Amino acid sequence: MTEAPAANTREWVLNPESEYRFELEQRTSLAIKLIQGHAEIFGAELVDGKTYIFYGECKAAVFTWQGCTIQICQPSTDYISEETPMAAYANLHIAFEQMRIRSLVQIKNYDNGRITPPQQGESTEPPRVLILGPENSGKTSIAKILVNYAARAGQEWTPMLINVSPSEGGCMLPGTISATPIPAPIQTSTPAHTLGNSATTAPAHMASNSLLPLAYWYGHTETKRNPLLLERLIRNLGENVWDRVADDPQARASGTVVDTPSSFAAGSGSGAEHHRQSLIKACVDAFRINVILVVGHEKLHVEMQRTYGARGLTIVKIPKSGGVVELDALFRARVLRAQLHAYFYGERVEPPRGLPAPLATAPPAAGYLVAGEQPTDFTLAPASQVVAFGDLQIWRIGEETMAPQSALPIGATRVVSEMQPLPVDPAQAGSGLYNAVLALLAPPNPDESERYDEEILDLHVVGFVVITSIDLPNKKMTVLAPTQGSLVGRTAIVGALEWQE
Ligand SMILES: Nc1ncnc2c1ncn2[C@@H]1O[C@H](COP(=O)(O)OP(=O)(O)OP(=O)(O)O)[C@@H](O)[C@H]1O
Repeated sequence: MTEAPAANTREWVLNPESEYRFELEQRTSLAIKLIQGHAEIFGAELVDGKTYIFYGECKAAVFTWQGCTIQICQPSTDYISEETPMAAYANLHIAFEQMRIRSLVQIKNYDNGRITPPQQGESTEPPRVLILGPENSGKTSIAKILVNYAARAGQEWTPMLINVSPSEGGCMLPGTISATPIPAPIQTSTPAHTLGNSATTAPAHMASNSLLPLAYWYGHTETKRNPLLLERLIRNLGENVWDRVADDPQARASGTVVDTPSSFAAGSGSGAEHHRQSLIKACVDAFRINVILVVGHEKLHVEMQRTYGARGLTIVKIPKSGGVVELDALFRARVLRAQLHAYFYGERVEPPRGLPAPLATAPPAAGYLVAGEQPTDFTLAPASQVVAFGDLQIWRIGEETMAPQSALPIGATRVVSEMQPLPVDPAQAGSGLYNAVLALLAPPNPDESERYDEEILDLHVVGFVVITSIDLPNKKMTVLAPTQGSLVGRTAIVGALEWQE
């Protein structure tokens, strides 16, 4: 028996190599069902006959190589485009796929003691790709397409998707930079989870497509706030990524794709140009980049050719998609709030009118999917805990201590390096902790003799909390966490991110 189409549905027939683009307004959602043919969203295939829900001001495109028919329910703005740069992106994927296969053969031969020297001029390195481009050039979408194509190539690749754009936060929260192996294509549903969900994101630990990122807390959304710290964290991430894949030939040959912030394409303000170049160099060194993709930016392409082309890196200029939407500051602020809200409270997806609301548990044959998963009601009840000031060790990186100037020795001036971890005392007025988002860190080395001053900078993120109230007379504070776990003895870093429900 075929399902009767819901009210407000419409069918679109897409020609080969065309795409259906949509932009959702606030508080609207869209349902898309593939009726005939094959189609994909940023490289992730749609399953025939399943209805996918999009929400949270999502902007995306359903692309088809051979042509298809889709049924949609309640769009905000939508149109079909016959002109897309997908052929160029697919050609890149094919070249990267050849690099992966050559690399895997070489690694396996090497591990088996059969060392075959590569043919002259033939590289046996896997693709380690850095994507650069100005604001709203489609960098993140291209990164997603490239890892999704690799993940669905049927070769068991797990490409490492690295996000060094702290305003987006990858599959974690903004303020972090992260590296995530991608075992299956990343689904698109909302800008709050553009690069998927991490298993540390509370609502997602129920989802089978949760990702396992390695993340560091930068604590700001703008690269210019503390470029030296960002550079240090990029180098940390690079070392750890290498450690993770070193003994795994399949993972090593899968390669990496690095998504960067738009500030890497053009610096503004004094010193910005120097920091921009240092940060690009940090990425090239840390992630052993061998291919730089420059999206639609002639000057940057020439600059990269001169700087890195001369060192043997492959520099490719790639076209920007006409579908990329100009996202303004207000939109980005709404997405940030949605990301934080979803982390602590989960989210309840309202499907378009005419489709049933999601159930508390996944129904056996739900007619539609949210981010590729059976929809469940992902609302959460986060835990508010009252902890004594001393229970949680809170640090801030590279900013003035809260100690009053009078507490310093006579004649001393306060000099704090950008990377110096400083303890934050919640009892100090103006500690900046009220409504602050804190990253909880992995435990420091239990062996005291192995400890060092800046160890805090090298500890990765395991979760996030928000301080929702501070009780100075009783030296206690209320901390909102997604789970009930005890916070006593934990180490956390505060940055510049604040959140209030
Ligand atoms: N072909 C397309 N059709 C419709 N929307 C698209 C298309 N390509 C990208 N978008 C949307 O355009 C917006 C901007 O794209 P994206 O985030 O990839 O750009 P970016 O260069 O990474 O942005 P940033 O300025 O944050 O660095 C996103 O909402 C994305 O989903």
